Amino acid sequence: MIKLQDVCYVRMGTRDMEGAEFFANDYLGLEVDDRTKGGVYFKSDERAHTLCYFEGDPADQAVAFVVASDAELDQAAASLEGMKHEVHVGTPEEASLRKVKSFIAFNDPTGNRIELVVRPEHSGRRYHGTRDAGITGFSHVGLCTTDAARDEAFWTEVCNARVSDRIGDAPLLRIDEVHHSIALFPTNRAGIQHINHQVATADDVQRSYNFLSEKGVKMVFGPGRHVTSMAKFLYFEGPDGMVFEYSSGVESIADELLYRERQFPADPTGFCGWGSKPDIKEFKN
Ligand SMILES: CC(C)c1ccc(C(=O)O)c(O)c1O
Ligand SMILES: [Fe+2]
Repeated sequence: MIKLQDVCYVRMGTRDMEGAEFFANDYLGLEVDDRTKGGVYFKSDERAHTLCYFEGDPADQAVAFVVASDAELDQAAASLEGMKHEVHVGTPEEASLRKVKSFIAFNDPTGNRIELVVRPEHSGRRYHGTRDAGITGFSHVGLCTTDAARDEAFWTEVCNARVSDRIGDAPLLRIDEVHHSIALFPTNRAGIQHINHQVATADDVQRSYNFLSEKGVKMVFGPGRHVTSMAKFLYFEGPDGMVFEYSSGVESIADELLYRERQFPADPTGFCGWGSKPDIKEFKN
């Protein structure tokens, strides 16, 4: 079993680095921490970085999860190869670009690029965005799935994820106490479907709705309240059509033994308790 400890960063290609940096810094509210030739690194919490935009194809996207040690990384590589996943072992130069000690990369059954990393860098320094969006940290990703049952089995049987809830066939998966770190969303493509940052309060959600709306950022869902994690949320579109989510107040699942996964309907009532309707292809049925 591959033991995922945490979700730690997203990497995304873009043909418009300047536009992506402007959006991430001025609108989303992240902090530029570092630049390399062709890459900009953003902080959202005390980690060295949680998002990297690099010069490249916007379809080139990866999400990374932490595993405990090189020994676990080797075991993960062996078990993935045994299941016929092609595994790339990161070179030292690639690891340094990711600010990790070591990593492997592979595609999940849908074709989402997943990186497993050992010892991602922390900065020892608080995150401090230029705009006060109230961000407390990068928290989860929505991943596309072309077969929700197959991919749920991958994340829960090959890896250590557990189902917290399902909306229709789409599972919200946890790897620690946080209600979910991965939301699988049924569609016909591979890729990251949305990127979530937690914000401190519901006021931050509403403030960002007003701020981003005034700037002409396309709102795609909310403000609303998830009936699953109970978080107040807002989804909006960023560079290259990527959907970003702020949410506040996501539930923790402290007692693994007592918790039972729940089924929610795949209609607007399963997504939002306030009656907001999604304008996101994958959220409509
Ligand atoms: C609609 C999406 C996939 C979704 C659903 C529920 C939650 C939650 O309970 O917090 C999310 O964060 C989502 O992104
Ligand atoms: Fe989400």
